[in-house]
Amino acid sequence: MTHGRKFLESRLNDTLENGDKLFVPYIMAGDGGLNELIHKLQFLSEAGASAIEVGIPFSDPVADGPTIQEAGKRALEEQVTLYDVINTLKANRHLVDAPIIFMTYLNPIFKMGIESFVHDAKLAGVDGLIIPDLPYEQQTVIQGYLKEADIALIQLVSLTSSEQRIKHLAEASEGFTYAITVNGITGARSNVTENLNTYFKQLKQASSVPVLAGFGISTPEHVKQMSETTDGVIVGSKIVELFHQKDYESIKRLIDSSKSIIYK
Ligand SMILES: O=P(O)(O)OC[C@@H](O)[C@@H](O)c1c[nH]c2ccccc12
Repeated sequence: MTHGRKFLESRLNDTLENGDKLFVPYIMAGDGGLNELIHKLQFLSEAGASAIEVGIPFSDPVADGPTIQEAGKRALEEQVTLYDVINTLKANRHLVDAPIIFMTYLNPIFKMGIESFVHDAKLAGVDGLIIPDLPYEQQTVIQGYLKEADIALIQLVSLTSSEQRIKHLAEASEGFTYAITVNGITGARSNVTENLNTYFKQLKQASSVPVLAGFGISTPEHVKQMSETTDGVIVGSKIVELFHQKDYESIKRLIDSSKSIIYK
């Protein structure tokens, strides 16, 4: 099957039908050097990641907390750019089984040109895209190209959105719906937000794709807790930190906590 939205969505559905919850880790491309990128992707894919979110280093990451900002700085020091990430994937995508989602701010895309970015992302086997600083109303600048390339445009929904907007974003989302579970920036927290059931229910009702919870999830307990009322989780800062510490066992344990054998 060729890469793209359909591949991403069928992979996620297969996992859910199998009785497992979804686990989407986030990594910062170029943290630890560009050579590490494929190793990390292979490791996460083999460890059972449902899809992998790959962050593109950027100098002004407004939604990123300290852990991811630091990782971004390390990647920028290695001079890793969007071009490099795309070229590395073009050469090595076949080594990674899991769907790949790019998480990038708008600026690097503009620098490359929207049309050539989408074209090259397709050649690199990118299945989905998250652009945190591109509001829904402005997405028409890229939507047409993505549709043609069959790359999923994933919507971020925040807790402060009105009921109407939550519904609207959930209906529009492709691949999965990204339910932000805190008011603030990314980063591991000691407790996850409780009482999100109404929020998740609204999202589930309106989404034709799975609903994943993200922000502040950092332990197997958090994963299990959040997965009870959603289709699964996205874990960023904790994964970035564990890779930085080369604590591969803890990464495996986190991913395992979304699997049905352990989940039940
Ligand atoms: O780091 P956390 O709290 O586990 O949250 C995931 C998050 O890092 C990842 O999805 C992400 C990184 N940068 C972002 C910017 C906006 C939205 C999401 C993101």
